[in-house]
Amino acid sequence: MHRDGDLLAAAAAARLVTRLVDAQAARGSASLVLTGGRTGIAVLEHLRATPARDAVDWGRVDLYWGDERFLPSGHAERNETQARRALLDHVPVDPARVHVMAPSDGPFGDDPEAAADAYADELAAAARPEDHGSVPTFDVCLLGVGEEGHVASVFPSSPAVYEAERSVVAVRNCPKPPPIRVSLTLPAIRRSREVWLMTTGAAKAAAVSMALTGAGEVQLPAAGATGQRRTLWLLDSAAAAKVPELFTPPLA
Ligand SMILES: O=C1O[C@H](COP(=O)(O)O)[C@@H](O)[C@H](O)[C@H]1O
Repeated sequence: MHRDGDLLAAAAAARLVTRLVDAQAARGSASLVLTGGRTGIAVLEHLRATPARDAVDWGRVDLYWGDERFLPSGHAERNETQARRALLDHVPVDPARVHVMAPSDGPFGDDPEAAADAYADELAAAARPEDHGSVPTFDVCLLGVGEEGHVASVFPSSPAVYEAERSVVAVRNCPKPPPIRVSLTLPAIRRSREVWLMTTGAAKAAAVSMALTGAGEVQLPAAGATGQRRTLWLLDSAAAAKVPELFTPPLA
């Protein structure tokens, strides 16, 4: 737990440098799933600002998105646009390793189902035999958490939260604008070695507490976002306010 959102973002950025460097040392490359939202983008801004970012070989990082708002390319509300402005335009990424979800004016036109299927194919093409399936094992999956407990664009009691087969789905009638999105599913998120759930502010406190104390993933998708090796909650004190003491170490 961190005193405020800015400290949380700085700490998460520092952790991420270490994690990516370690993954590259162990496997030659690292894979990272990016999130949209205030905290997720703040982490990327901190990453841009820290000199330690140069310890990462950005040309050997595979970048994916947990979800995307289905809007035209370059739209200010696209998670991709925000991530590029915050970080990706400032570090030497390999464009072939930046796996964006298609925009609404892209190769699939205004068809989010086709965009989702294409992203699932892209994930399947990146998976290796040791991944045992059609999704690569991501080193770190970053996720924001919505007030009602959504992660990526998997919303409570929505069709996406029941998806057990597909790795990527189109999301329609999304309760948070914009209404059409493309999202990884919970089974795809759970292919990550580490899932980091990051959120700030009192409005998130109830969702965080419920996710940590036994809520089901249909009612609270954040509860179903777990990593194979580690599930890390990065919170500020306001978002952690309702979490039982048992779960909260002293302030960092
Ligand atoms: O719309 C979205 O919202 C969530 C959470 O955003 P926040 O601003 O409340 O942190 C985010 O995780 C997701 O990627 C994004 O598309």
